[in-house]
Amino acid sequence: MAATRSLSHTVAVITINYPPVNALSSPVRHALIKEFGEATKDPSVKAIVLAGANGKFSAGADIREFSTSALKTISLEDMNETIEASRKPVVAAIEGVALGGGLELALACHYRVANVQSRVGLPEVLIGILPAAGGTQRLPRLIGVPAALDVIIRGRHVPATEALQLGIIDEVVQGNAVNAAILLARKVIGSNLDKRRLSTNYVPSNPNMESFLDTAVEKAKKQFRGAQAPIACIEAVRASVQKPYKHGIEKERQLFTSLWATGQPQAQQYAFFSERNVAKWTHPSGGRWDTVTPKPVRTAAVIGLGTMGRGIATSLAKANIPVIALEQDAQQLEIGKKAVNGLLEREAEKLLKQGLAPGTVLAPVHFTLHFAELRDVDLVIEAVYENTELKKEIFRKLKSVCKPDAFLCTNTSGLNIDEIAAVTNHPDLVIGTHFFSPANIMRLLEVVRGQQTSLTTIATAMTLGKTLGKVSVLVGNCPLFVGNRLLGPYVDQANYLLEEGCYPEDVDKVLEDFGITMGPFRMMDLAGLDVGWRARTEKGLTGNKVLHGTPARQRLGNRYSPLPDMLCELGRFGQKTGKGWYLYDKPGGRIAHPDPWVKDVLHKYRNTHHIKQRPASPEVILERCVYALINEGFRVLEDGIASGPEDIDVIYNNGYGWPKYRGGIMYYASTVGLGKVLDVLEKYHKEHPDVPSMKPAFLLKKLVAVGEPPIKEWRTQVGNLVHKL
Ligand SMILES: CCCCCCCC/C=C\C/C=C/C(=O)SCCNC(=O)CCNC(=O)[C@H](O)C(C)(C)COP(=O)(O)OP(=O)(O)OC[C@H]1O[C@@H](n2cnc3c(N)ncnc32)[C@H](O)[C@@H]1OP(=O)(O)O
Repeated sequence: MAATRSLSHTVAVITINYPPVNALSSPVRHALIKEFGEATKDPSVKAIVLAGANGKFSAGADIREFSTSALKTISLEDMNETIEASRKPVVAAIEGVALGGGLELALACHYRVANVQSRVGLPEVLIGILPAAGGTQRLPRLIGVPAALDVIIRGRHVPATEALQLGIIDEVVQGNAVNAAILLARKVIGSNLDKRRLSTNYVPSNPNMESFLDTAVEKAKKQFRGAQAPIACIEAVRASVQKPYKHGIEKERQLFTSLWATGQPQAQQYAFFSERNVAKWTHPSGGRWDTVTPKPVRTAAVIGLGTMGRGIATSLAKANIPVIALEQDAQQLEIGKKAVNGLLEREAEKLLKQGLAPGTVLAPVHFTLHFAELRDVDLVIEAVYENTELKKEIFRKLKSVCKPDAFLCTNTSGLNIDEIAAVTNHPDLVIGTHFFSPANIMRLLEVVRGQQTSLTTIATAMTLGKTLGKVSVLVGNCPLFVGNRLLGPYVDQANYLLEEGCYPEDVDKVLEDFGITMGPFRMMDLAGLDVGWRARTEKGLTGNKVLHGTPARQRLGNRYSPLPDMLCELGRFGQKTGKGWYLYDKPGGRIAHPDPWVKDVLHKYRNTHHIKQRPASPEVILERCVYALINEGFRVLEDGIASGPEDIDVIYNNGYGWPKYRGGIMYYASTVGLGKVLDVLEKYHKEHPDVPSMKPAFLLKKLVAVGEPPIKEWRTQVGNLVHKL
């Protein structure tokens, strides 16, 4: 049964039971209405409590139903109206989560009691829609327009104690919320419920309301560039002000329908499910997420307390895993310790605000200079700077101090895991963990399997990622893994566009208008131009190792742009030096100004190399940069480095500022049409055969040849191709 009913003296307890998260699917809505109807009719029932089984109230509407006709059966809002109209008091007993339609259901109840650990929220905006089961109308009636907008537009999960302060919840309890709800229900039997029916209240206005809402729209346009759902949320809330409830509900529905037609909800819901699907990893050997048992990680060590190590140590402590943090000298250790303690203090403050005792949630971090102290830890994450020799030296030390079954992770953004694993006695226990900076905040974790990494090691690293609150994607070992590998052809195109007549700000603007958080030149300035320069120098692409007589714009017979090298030779490394592709107010400054010096250099460069200036149209800029990413994405799939398009999309959405409302790189390709992507790449490659990265990938051609199947079927096509594992 999707919902059950029991009786506690005069109080009927109706429990939603629809694992795993009690989504309000069609069977649940039918069962709720049935049980509710019977409880209302039963004269022995004087009050009703709504609860969720297995410690979760409800995660809201069943997202999978949005693209089916099941949504058209009993609507969530019809159900909510029935509940709100009840003459017997109805109390929601919130445990775990009351999200989206789950909170909207709770708002239709007359009272809400929540367990202190629970969270409530209206996260619909994160899946491209608005809270269209009365949420945009009842919440402002309950807590006012500004507070409601803050909850709705950000889609954040509000901890129970904050929800109590805001007035969303009536009572927070430490223990069982159902028992507390039954007690409250008994207390309010026979009381007047008029004021508790939120839909009958009015949202008061004030002379500033319209301009407040207009400002909110302008802010949302800037902040969520191109995302339609936040704007729709504001417009729906606007419709609640001084208007009857029915008017607002009508507007909610209209906005839902218009949003659906933009395609953004479908893209964001694909992104939502992709994040869950990547957790279901598979290995070429046949090992799978559901057949391999991870080992527990009770204690961990972090080596190196630079930016990455600090974030990783904080992340582990936040997940209640005691950490030993190691640095090479006393001074570095002191600096690292101060930084980690600062980050932990901020976490403790957040926990205190949520009414939780930090000591019970944050594990301790012990700081040391001595490798010997790592002898008992279950897992080590090495996070020193990107240098294979240095990492190998550390792994040699770990081999001699750690217990034989300790898992050894290397935090690298692209070095060879197998080479590092080879210096240990147990390469099967070595794995790559590519965290993204700042590691205590960024959600993405690329888990990189080496040739010999065991299934247990993979399962343990993937589970650790989940424990740290990350979305972990299992990828194969190749230079730069998935995320950074795709950047190469993308950045090349951006550089070529400068050679041909664009300026950094033109290229960045097109990609930022498209929704990418930071265009390629702003991104390179932030990351530091010297990082790529060092790598190119090591590879002999620039610097003294380049053979005399090599044409400036060619390497190994292929097109090469020396522009970034020219900047680095002049000490222009980006933000940190105050100059790069842009000019900054000071070294470390963040505001990028177009630099006349760069313009001048580009003019001279084009003259020197007799390049005719042909500024590209926004469409061409977008196609060349984004299709370069897509093409490399297909190559990554062909090489078996990512196991499906969803994996690439999750990486780009969560680590590289790709707009989620476009689903991901590969999803975007599917919406543009693979035939079109192929045509553009073929045309470009014909004109520039010296740019091999734009040669259409075999997999792309194959998918077009078999009739462009939907993205969910690409994995099967890839499966037939994977050789190199
Ligand atoms: C013509 C116009 C008519 C108008 C029509 C109006 C329609 C009504 C429109 C709006 C009203 C309401 C909308 C909503 O409620 S949308 C949903 C809002 N809720 C959410 O976004 C919450 C999403 N879920 C989560 O955030 C998390 O899952 C979690 C916090 C609840 C639990 O996290 P965790 O423990 O980490 O588990 P997982 O994330 O891994 O999830 C487990 C499992 O459950 C699936 N799942 C989760 N939520 C939902 C859901 N809401 N619907 C369907 N399935 C859900 C998830 O996919 C996992 O599945 P698995 O991989 O197969 O195990």
